[in-house]
Amino acid sequence: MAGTNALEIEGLAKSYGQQPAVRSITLDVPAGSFFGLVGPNGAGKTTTLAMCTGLLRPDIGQARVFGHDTWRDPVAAKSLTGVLPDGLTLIDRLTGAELLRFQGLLRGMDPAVVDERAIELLEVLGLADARDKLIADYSAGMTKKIGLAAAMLHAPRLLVLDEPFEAVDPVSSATIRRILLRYVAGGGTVILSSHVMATVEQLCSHVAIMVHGSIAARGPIDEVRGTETLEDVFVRLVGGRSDDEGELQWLR
Ligand SMILES: Nc1ncnc2c1ncn2[C@@H]1O[C@H](COP(=O)(O)OP(=O)(O)OP(=O)(O)O)[C@@H](O)[C@H]1O
Repeated sequence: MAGTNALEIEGLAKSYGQQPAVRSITLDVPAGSFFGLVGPNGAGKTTTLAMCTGLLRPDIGQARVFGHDTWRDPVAAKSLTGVLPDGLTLIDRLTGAELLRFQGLLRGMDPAVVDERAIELLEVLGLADARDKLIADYSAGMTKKIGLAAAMLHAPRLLVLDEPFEAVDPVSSATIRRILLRYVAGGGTVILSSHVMATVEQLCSHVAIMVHGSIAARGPIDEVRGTETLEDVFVRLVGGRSDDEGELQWLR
C-alpha cells in the first residue's frame, strides 16, 4: 500500500452562481493516513468532500478513489468509500437496525453478514437500546452515530467523515476515535473535517488547511505545525484577529 493514494484530487473547482466555493484544488491523500481537513466556516471543506464522494458534481476537475474516478467510475469508487456527509439526511421512518439492513442490502451485502455487523456496530456505538427506535426520534448525536455505522457497514477502504464528532457525547466520541485509530492501524484511510484543532492534532497524521476555497497548507501534521501549535498555524493562515477591546461595547 505504501506510495499509493487513497484519494487524488486534481484541479477540482465549484462555484455556486458567481461565488467560487472551491478554487481548483489539487491534493493527494496517502493510503493509510488519518487526514484532517480544517478551515474556517465557509472555507469549502464540505463542498470539497461532497465532490470527492460523488454527492456534488464539480464544475471542473477530478477526484479518484484508489485510482477510480468518482464521476466516471462511480460504482468502483463508491464501493471503496464510506461517507458521513454534512447535514446527513437519513430515511427517518426506519429504525436504526432497519436502516443498517437497508444500507447493507443496497450495497449488495449478504443479509446474514449485514445483521451480524449491524448488531456489533449498534453495540459498540452505544445504540443497542435504540435499535428498534425510529431514526426520527434519535437525538443529533445518535443520528450522527447511526450515520457513521452506515458508513462503516461494508468495511470500506476509505472513510470520508464530515465533522464526525459534532454533537457526539465524550464517551461515544472516545469510542469513535478508538474505532477510527484501529481502522487506520489496520490499513484503512480516514479523511475527516473538524473545527476542533485538538482532535485533529490527536488523531491525524496529515492535515490540509483550507482558506477561501484553496489549500493554504498541507502535509504531514508535524511538518505543517513546525514549532507552533496547529491552532497557531490555522489562525495565522486564516488571518484571525487578536482580542479587540473595542468590540461589541454595547454588550457589556
Ligand atoms: N448549496 C449552496 N448554495 C450556495 N452557496 C453555497 C451552498 N453550499 C455552500 N455554499 C457556499 O460555499 C462556500 C463553502 O461552503 P462549505 O459548506 O463548503 O464550507 P465549509 O468549509 O464546509 O464550512 P463550515 O465549516 O461552516 O461547515 C460558502 O461560501 C457557502 O456559503
